[in-house]
Amino acid sequence: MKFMLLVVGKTVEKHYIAAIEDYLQRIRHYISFDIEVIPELKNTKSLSTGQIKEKEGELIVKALQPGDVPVLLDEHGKEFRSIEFAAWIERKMHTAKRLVFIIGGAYGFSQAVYQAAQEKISLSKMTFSHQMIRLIFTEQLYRAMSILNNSPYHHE
Ligand SMILES: C[S@@+](CC[C@H](N)C(=O)[O-])C[C@H]1O[C@@H](n2cnc3c(N)ncnc32)[C@H](O)[C@@H]1O
Repeated sequence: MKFMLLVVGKTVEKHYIAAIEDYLQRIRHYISFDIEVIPELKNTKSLSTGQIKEKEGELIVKALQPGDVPVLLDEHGKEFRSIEFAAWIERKMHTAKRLVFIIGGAYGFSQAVYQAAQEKISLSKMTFSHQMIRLIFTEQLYRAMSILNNSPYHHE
């Protein structure tokens, strides 16, 4: 089974890139995991935020393959404790061919994306930037893998 994180626009801040890369390498000790970047839209000055969301949404839906299990990262989604998230992942590992976590652009998801996804997961009730949430998610995915593999990273 493969894991993917689909994001809109490159990660720009150097400190996020370094930290995400660190967790990416650690996660890959356990699972096949890739980050796919949908290029940022160009010439958006004349577009409304709604139009930007629609266009980004079309690209997100296009990036999905038949058989994928898309999961939106969304502040209005289901909340887990880290050990619950690990257990949720373990269940998915038995059923999904490719589990695709999706982070929206600066303005969130279009209706088409909400319709394409089966589940929504929140990493907090608070809203994070579409750049910062990448790091928070990769840390949580690594934490989940550590929990499932009895590695001494998570303590409670
Ligand atoms: C700046 S937020 C967009 C906020 C927008 N108001 C909305 O309604 O979605 C950009 C993206 O980061 C992700 N995100 C931000 N905070 C999150 C959270 N607490 N839990 C999960 N994902 C989050 C979501 O994928 C969101 O689409």
